[in-house]
Amino acid sequence: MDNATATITTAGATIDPREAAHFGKLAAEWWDPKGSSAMLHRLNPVRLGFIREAIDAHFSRDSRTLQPLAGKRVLDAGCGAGLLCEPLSRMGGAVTGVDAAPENIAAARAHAEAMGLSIDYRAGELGSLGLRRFDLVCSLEVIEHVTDKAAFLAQLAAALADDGLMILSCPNRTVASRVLLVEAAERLGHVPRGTHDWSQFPTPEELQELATAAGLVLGQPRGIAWSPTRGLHLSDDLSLNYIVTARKAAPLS
Ligand SMILES: C[S@@+](CC[C@H](N)C(=O)[O-])C[C@H]1O[C@@H](n2cnc3c(N)ncnc32)[C@H](O)[C@@H]1O
Ligand SMILES: [Mg+2]
Repeated sequence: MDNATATITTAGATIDPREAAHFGKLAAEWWDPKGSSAMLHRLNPVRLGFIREAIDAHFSRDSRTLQPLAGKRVLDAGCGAGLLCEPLSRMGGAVTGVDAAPENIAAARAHAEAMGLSIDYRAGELGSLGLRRFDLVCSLEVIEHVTDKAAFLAQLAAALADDGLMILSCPNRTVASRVLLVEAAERLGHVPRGTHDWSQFPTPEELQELATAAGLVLGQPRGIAWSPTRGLHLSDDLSLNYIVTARKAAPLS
């Protein structure tokens, strides 16, 4: 397929209307670091460290370059109100943000405008938007909220240029994640009630299988762990949350 012009269209519905409604209700507070999306605000510096390193390695960029994404088309799938889209735009990328909740897209547009950033925000099903392919595709903390993980990964893979970089993150399905990320976090109000269905968290092995089926090769996952002294940080401990790169598998010749 011609990367420059061809549009991607993939079959399959991945949006759960109840999920879209749940996240849509959080839109007004999304950019408040102390509001209902506080956890995502806290995750941002940690995951941006991982993302920046992956960008520099994949696109052979100098780590001191301010705009390593200059000239690159970037997709953030399940972007919420744009917490990741904005830094990616500041890194020089031509960013498109897609989300299931129109309220989030409205909040994202308003915030980007106030920041003087130009980001293409779209509400709806990724595979139906007629977008062109992207050099960098991110989808962080989304796959545990979609109706069909295989269809969603197929949409992400279709959106990725052949030589592109993908970055995924999600919670792991472990005893620790059930106790801390679901029960304690929702009881203590760190995450809004009803945000997470633990049974939907993919383990790294399950994500690996889904990725392979979508024609993707995963890198080495890194944990996003928490400790009272260090807060959230990148770690070898994958038990709570993990982040991983992916690229397209080489076609069989
Ligand atoms: C936990 S939030 C994460 C937001 C953002 N990726 C971040 O990490 O800051 C999950 C987001 O995924 C969106 N979402 C859920 N299912 C989706 C789908 N099938 N396609 C696109 N967005 C979806 C929700 O509306 C919500 O905004
Ligand atoms: Mg989540």
